[in-house]
Amino acid sequence: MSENASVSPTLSARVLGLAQLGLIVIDTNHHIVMWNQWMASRSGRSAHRVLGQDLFDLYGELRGQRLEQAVLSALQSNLPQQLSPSLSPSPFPLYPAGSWGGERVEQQVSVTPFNEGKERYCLIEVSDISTIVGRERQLRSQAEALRAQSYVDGLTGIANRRHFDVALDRELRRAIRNDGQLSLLLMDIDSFKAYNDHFGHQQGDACLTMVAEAFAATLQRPADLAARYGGEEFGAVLPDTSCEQAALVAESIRAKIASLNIAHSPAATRPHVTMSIGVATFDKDTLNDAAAMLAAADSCLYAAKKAGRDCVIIYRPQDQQETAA
Ligand SMILES: Nc1nc2c(ncn2[C@@H]2O[C@H](COP(=O)(O)OP(=O)(O)OP(=O)(O)O)[C@@H](O)[C@H]2O)c(=O)[nH]1
Repeated sequence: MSENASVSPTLSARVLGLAQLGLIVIDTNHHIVMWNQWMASRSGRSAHRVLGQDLFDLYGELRGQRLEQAVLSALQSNLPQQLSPSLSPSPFPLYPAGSWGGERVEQQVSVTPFNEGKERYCLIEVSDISTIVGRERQLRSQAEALRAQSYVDGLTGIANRRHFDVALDRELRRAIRNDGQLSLLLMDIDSFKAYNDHFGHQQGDACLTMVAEAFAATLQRPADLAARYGGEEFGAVLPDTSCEQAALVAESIRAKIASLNIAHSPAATRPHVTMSIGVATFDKDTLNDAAAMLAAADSCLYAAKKAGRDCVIIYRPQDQQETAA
């Protein structure tokens, strides 16, 4: 093409008709002088109906909004303006081509002033960013789902160790702040190695799931947390629960698991699956951090194993440890 060659008006019109974004041109009085096919098919207003009309009369809802401010500022300063989709989402009532109503298409709008001869105009470009916004929303909700999943134990469906640690930390800080009560249970299925050896790992997994479900169902209060602490170990965080109350909860869990009557290996202490439980209660002077509470509950769990299993041992800082069941 030669240097002076220019695009024919028919070709320009064809290109405007094919453009995959909205193109509006207004003059300094805000009268619409151009309105392309993309705008017509998404607004339901053809060019011949809108040409010559004041854009802000046509769409009264734009008055006083960021788009009107951007147009005024562009015409005054002769500088282009970009509207942030988060600050002015979907300013025009535009809908996917061929569908009248429903959700507006998400829009990215830019405003560019220009001069043609002695006249000044403003080009408003509207892009449909619905796909990008939709993908962002989907990614955000997937991230939220992943976050939720990462608090759940994959095998048993109850809270996992991470959730347990977060809950214990949060409830400890609450107990310290309010001078409140908080108890912790650590429990372990008795002779579980023998169970696995006798019935196989797969049935071992099924047994763990049954025990987890029964244990979680025993906790009554919404703030109580039942978690899988590790392999065949479980933990419970019991806010607003005294040592005596926690001992009762622990005993009801122990009895519940025994009552499931899950057949155990002949090598185990009992003919059915049982659980040993250690209990520790927050004390602002002696047991006032997670590590100390966990160590106390764990030492009680160890003592319960030594005492013959299928029992509950409570940590009492003053009187040493005592068997509750
Ligand atoms: N099936 C299955 N077994 C597991 C899982 N996690 C840990 N275990 C098994 O649990 C058993 C725990 O054994 P030990 O720590 O020796 O304790 P125990 O046999 O329960 O004996 P006591 O605790 O003294 O009563 C091991 O054989 C582990 O392989 C799991 O996710 N699935």
